Amino acid sequence: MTAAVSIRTVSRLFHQFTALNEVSLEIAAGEFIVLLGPSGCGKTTLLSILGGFLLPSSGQVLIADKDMTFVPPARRPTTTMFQDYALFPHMCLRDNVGFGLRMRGMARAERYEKAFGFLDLVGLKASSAKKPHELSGGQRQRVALARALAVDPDVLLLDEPLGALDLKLRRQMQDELKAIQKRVGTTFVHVTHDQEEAMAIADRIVVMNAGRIEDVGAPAEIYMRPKSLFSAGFMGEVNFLDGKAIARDDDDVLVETPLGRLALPATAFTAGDARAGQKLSLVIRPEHFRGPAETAGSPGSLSLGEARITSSAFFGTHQRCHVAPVSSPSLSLVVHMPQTAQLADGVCVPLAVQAADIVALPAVTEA
Ligand SMILES: Nc1ncnc2c1ncn2[C@@H]1O[C@H](COP(=O)(O)OP(=O)(O)OP(=O)(O)O)[C@@H](O)[C@H]1O
Repeated sequence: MTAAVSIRTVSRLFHQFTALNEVSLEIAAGEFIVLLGPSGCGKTTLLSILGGFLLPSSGQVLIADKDMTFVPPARRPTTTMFQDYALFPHMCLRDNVGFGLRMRGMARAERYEKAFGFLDLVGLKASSAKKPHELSGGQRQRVALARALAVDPDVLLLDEPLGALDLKLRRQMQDELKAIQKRVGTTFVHVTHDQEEAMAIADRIVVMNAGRIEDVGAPAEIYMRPKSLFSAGFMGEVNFLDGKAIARDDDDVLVETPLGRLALPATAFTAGDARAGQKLSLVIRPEHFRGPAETAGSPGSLSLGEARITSSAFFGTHQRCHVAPVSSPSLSLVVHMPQTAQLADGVCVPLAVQAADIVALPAVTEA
């Protein structure tokens, strides 16, 4: 399969500061890629390099197999959609959407037809004679999307396009954006710092931190099988349990933890094999703890002993509890329990987890 975009060991320095540090990524044609990470991690810098607005300090960018590293924005098969999507206030929607086509010398009839087609795609064909100020924020955002797609880019670059919308509209636009991307089949590279947004729209999420790529994968893969501690902690709530690999046989690695010895399958080690003596952090999601009713004798279930509930809160689908394991009371774990369980503060419950749900990563000191 041809890569739509190939980013090869791209770095970008601002004076002495390294904003991007040897980033490499292959993006397939038609993929919806989300660059996700905290403020300042380098997402916008990478997007700007793809769009040609910034040059890399080193490395190479290929788009559709052509070297684009030093090609200016206007001569790239990319369009960038910014958060302040700057529609022309004096133009109707048809002319806003057709603007890029007019710049390319397309004849009026063909231009109008294309503009109507893209307005139709975003559900605004009936409003084509309106001006931007007559629209809601979400509608203006859809016009900006139609305008960006009308020039038929190979790759659409989106920099926090939903950032200005309120939460409800934002969630609705995420669904629409994903549906439109699937219909047009254009490669999308979308920047956000919102984990839920990334989960909702991405084919693959690229988790970035301090100028580096920490993890790449489908949303479920990033959540269930993170390949770095940063990625595990950035996507949703998580418990980290200290561990040390002490022995291994053909199937399992035996790990010493404050809650006892656990035999973990090789698949738990998403960042690579563990050697004996290695310090580890075990990643356990709150919803992966099994409550009293589910644990008894189920295959692959690892007992973590008893834990005392120190606080609990009702969350609709579950109760979110803080618990202190009896064998290691200074530890505090976050555990989701069924609402039906009797969970008064001070009550002790047996804790267990499926071996297949644990991820074991090198502890920070070893990274
Ligand atoms: N023109 C510049 N000059 C100096 N430093 C810059 C410049 N542009 C970006 N930086 C720095 O590079 C780092 C990455 O910036 P970037 O805008 O790519 O982050 P980001 O992940 O997009 O953050 P945000 O989510 O806040 O937009 C930041 O520390 C930023 O201060």
